[in-house]
Amino acid sequence: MTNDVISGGQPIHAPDNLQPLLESILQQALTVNDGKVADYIPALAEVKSDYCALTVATLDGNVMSVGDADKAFSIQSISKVFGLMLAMERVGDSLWERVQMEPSGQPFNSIVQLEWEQGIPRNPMINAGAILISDVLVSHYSASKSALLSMVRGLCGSEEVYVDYRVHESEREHGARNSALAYLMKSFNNIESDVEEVLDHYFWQCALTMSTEQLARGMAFLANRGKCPHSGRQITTHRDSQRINALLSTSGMYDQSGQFAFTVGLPAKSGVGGGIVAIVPDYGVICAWSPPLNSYGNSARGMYMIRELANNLGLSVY
Ligand SMILES: NC(=O)CC[C@H](N)C(=O)O
Repeated sequence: MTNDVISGGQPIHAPDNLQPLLESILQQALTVNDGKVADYIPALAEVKSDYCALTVATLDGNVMSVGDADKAFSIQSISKVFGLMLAMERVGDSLWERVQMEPSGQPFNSIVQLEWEQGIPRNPMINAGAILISDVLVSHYSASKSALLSMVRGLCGSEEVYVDYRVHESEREHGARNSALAYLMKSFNNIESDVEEVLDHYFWQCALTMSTEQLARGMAFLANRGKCPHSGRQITTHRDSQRINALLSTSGMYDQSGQFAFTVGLPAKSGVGGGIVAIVPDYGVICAWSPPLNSYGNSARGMYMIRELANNLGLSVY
């Protein structure tokens, strides 16, 4: 028996019961041992390297998971998607005068390109771009953190989304490079608010903690033309959800985005906490988590699990 759904014009042949497939992919992923847990802050370095989770949330409301899918972890750069969403809603197309929509081909925290390009970040998915988005939020909301948190809680349909204050503090203590990016943009007049306030918002959003199940539910609107499937609320326009997915396809996996498009073919976003969220338009969301990272800062087992599942189900959007 299969559920045939249409994604990107292609039928997806998804089995009614994905559970055995998810289980076998998780077991195979546990044998992948390359990768190193992020150690730029102690709070992340201490996370057990053998955590591993895989969740698929489909638009009909089914959530299937294996492994540590209810354990909250530091979502880090995955928060860039939520920040971007809120900023796009708030300022509309004028946003694109301050940040580009091009892949960077550089590591996520690179500084050189920003200098060459006069303080205009390549895209909102690298650190410079997300710091710029944080500036937009700080400048347009009297309480940017609460605005973001209540949006994320609404998207997940759960109040149980929190911030790890230890991670937030450590990000600030070890944030020299992000501070350099922010001050460089300020020197080009591309940051409006107080730089320290902007950085505080950025570090805070990186410290949000969520489980793979919460993330999969929270991003489902991107697979559903901007409409949250469980609340029925139109979160963003269909056009903006397509635009966010386009940015995720070209930039969500940093300088490994090309390889990810080639081997998986889904819009996706990763974070140095080891999470990866992949959007399957008109079908649902896949979320994987395992802390050890490859040299690009993407979860090694997460990449493996999403690639296996997408290839098995024929989910590429291309
Ligand atoms: N790739 C990431 O997840 C980066 C987030 C991390 N907090 C940083 O700013 O360096």
